[in-house]
Amino acid sequence: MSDYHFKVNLKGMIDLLSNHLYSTPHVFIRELLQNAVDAITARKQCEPTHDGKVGLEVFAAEGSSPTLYLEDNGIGLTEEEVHQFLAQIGQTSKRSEQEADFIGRFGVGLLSCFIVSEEIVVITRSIKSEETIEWRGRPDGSYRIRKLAQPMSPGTRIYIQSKEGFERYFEPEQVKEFARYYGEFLPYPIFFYGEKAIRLNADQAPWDMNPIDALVYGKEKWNVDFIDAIPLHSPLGDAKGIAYILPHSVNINAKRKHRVYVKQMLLSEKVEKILPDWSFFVTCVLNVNHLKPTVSREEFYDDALLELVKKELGDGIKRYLRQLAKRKSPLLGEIIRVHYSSLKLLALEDDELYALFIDWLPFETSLGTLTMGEIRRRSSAISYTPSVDEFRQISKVAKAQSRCVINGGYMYDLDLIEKLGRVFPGTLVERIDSASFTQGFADLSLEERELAYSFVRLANAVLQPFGCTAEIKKFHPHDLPALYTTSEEGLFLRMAEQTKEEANPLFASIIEQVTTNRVSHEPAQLCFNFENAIIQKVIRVEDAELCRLIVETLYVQALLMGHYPLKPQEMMLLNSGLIRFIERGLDA
Ligand SMILES: Nc1ncnc2c1ncn2[C@@H]1O[C@H](COP(=O)(O)OP(=O)(O)OP(=O)(O)O)[C@@H](O)[C@H]1O
Repeated sequence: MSDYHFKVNLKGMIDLLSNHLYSTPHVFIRELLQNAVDAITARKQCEPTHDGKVGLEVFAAEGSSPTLYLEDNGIGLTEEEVHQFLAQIGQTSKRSEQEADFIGRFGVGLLSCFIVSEEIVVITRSIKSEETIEWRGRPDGSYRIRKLAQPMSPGTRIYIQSKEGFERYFEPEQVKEFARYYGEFLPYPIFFYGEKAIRLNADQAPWDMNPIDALVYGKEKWNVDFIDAIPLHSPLGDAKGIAYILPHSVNINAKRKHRVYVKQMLLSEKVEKILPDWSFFVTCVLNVNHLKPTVSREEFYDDALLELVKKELGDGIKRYLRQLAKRKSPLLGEIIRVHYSSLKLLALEDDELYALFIDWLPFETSLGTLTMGEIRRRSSAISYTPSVDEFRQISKVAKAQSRCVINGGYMYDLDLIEKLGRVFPGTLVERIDSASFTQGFADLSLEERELAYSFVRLANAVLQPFGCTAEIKKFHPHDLPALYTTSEEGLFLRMAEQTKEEANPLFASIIEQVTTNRVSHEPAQLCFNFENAIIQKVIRVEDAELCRLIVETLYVQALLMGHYPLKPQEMMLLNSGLIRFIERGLDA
């Protein structure tokens, strides 16, 4: 049996990198910058006072393809290292004890230059040697190496000439833009040599600024007036950043994208999973030293450490909100006004924050939109309906009675309201439905009941085919003649019936099957208001036919006022009632 060695097809590897790993050919600029920075870092480990510097230039001689030139005064390579690290794919000099200091890890980044070029030329001199070495590598896997006679100071110079069709990646403006994009916050000065030398990177990154300067930076950079800037910190990820609070509300389902740097080199401006889900009201700029990027260097490994870092960063945002709440800062009011849905989700997750800012959060009530603080100041007993539909049924009446009922039908609100009693033990939280609500209306006296008796009896008979009973009570507002209420089940069946009418035959038969064996055990109720002027007249009407017509009309009117979908037979009442009134008027 003989031993053989795997062979790597370099062309296949380059195809893999260019078509499947990197999102854009521009990454070759990032990979070259990253190598230059790592080389300077390596040199500083031997010579701590060394002043590192990186330079870029584009040569475009008449009639030939443009060439990108990049130089650094880093550690350089000896001839032996050139064979070892440049000529062996997957070999890297960065897996040492100090590997945490380097951006590169995999030993494949340089290959990205073959996406845009047919040759990589490296001229280098190591700090450990006097020799100047030239290495020329080609995408077919061949390379040449020679010693150059001319001396150079330690460092590396790289020449990448554009392949046909890739010239646009070598335009000076493009090179400048992408070098700045990836390297804006790299720790050593980066210059672009054009007509004059310009420095591409900033003196200070936002994560090293105080929040006030970071806000100014955010405004200049993105032209957004963020509400505030929160400093972020994660010891586990060795991460520092700034979370900017957005000045406009955001859809809870929209993905928030964050601008994340690894060892000060841009990883991506579309990182999603670095902050907790509830934090969709911020966008952050972050530098992370201890998280591992994937080979494409465009995202992180989704591992346990990432989860821990996410939690630490989220804790920073919570701490900030807690301080605002404790200081009763008006800023918290502004943040809640714009981002209450995000903060409602957070309050559900975190009991301490719930207690701190539940009173600031707004809810829809029968008395208009009120904060929970305002609701709690009105009464220690809190009433709510579990659904929007039930709220609609009773809100008008509750309002007329100056009764505060919260609509618990919106996202998170029900859970937040039900949590009240647990967090503030003295608070009574009462779930009400429309049936129990009408039970609270005032009863009639014996004489009044006698007066209304035959009307209610007739109304019961008229409403029976509609699955509805009649009742008469006294309630506010007096201008409301009748209130229709039904159970949750009744409401469901009513809606199903309407959907069935409008749906195509297939869907209608599905609804039919779902609802066939379902009946509403509690009939709906039409509660007439004895205090209402119309009802006062109707109960005295002796003409039974006229009385029936009025009951039917009041019934449909109550349905319309409660925004209930009308069944076909109710639609008919609406039309025929009007005609019958007109006929009676003409006959009279
Ligand atoms: N400017 C440079 N100065 C000194 N050495 C360099 C330079 N550029 C590349 N090298 C050497 O070549 C090796 C391979 O570089 P390459 O960019 O392919 O991979 P890497 O940076 O080690 O890892 P990654 O694939 O994660 O970028 C490096 O480990 C380094 O030893």
